[in-house]
Amino acid sequence: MIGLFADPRVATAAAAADAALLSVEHLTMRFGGLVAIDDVSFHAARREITAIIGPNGAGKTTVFNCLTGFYKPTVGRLTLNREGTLFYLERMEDFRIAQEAHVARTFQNIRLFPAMSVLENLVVAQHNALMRASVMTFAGLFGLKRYRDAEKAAVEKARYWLERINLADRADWNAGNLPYGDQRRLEIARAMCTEPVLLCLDEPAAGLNPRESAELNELLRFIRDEHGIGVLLIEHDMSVVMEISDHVIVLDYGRKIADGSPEAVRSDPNVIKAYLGEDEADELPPEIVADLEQKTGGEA
Ligand SMILES: Nc1ncnc2c1ncn2[C@@H]1O[C@H](COP(=O)(O)OP(=O)(O)OP(=O)(O)O)[C@@H](O)[C@H]1O
Repeated sequence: MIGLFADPRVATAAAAADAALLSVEHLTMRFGGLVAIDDVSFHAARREITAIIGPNGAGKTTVFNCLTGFYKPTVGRLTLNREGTLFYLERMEDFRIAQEAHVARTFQNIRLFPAMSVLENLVVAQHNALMRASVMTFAGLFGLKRYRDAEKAAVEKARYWLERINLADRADWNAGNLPYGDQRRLEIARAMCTEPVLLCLDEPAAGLNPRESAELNELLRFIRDEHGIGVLLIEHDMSVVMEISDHVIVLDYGRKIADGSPEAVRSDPNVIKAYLGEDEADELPPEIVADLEQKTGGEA
């Protein structure tokens, strides 16, 4: 044992795992003969935005599906540390991951209730808290104070998030009538109404124009800095990733090929090759080729 912890790398890795909000260890997901995720490990911290990037089919959404209980991993441990209580997500049903571990998620396609008002979308997200306060509708039916207080708190929280996403003046609009970028931010606000400790966002910047993209970045920084939670972000838009991520994990063909700061990952030869392919790497500008050769000892 003494020998094990005498190695500073082991001690550092152990400390990182202890401090992590989320620890993914040896995650593997097979679909028949296809290995979608192959022995992937990483950590995500509180007060950080961790981006998961990689070419199409790299396995990013499959990681989210394992974390949120849509898939049961073939192998692996997924530990969420919520204020000192450990939740082993790979053993939990999807609804328990949301309600007990407080992991929230948005999807690649928008999943709002389009015919409900913007405000209603945010109140409905607090359904579980309201059901508890209503003692499964009894207190609600008789208009008891306990239920009225919970209802008021739910509307106040909804209004707080409407202010944050600049939609306070559209609270009564049908959500489906909002511009696309507003719908994206409303989805994130709806997820925040469930008070997550980990917020998983699947391509939130897809289809946004530059102004909407800037508004999204501002919202995600606000969530990280003011609410202190961890954000896990799948994103293809590299300008968003480089601008707001604290930590980037790169997958390729289901394997982790890089893990570090945005600056380190951007200049990693393996990452450049994964995105451009072997052939195209030969056509890179000479200064990048020289940089790659230096880093790989002339094998780029
Ligand atoms: N339910 C499933 N059944 C069979 N194969 C699946 C299933 N889900 C994902 N896969 C396969 O796993 C691999 C990884 O898919 P995944 O959607 O996780 O990639 P991704 O990195 O999110 O891709 P994209 O950027 O295109 O969304 C792909 O080969 C995909 O076809």
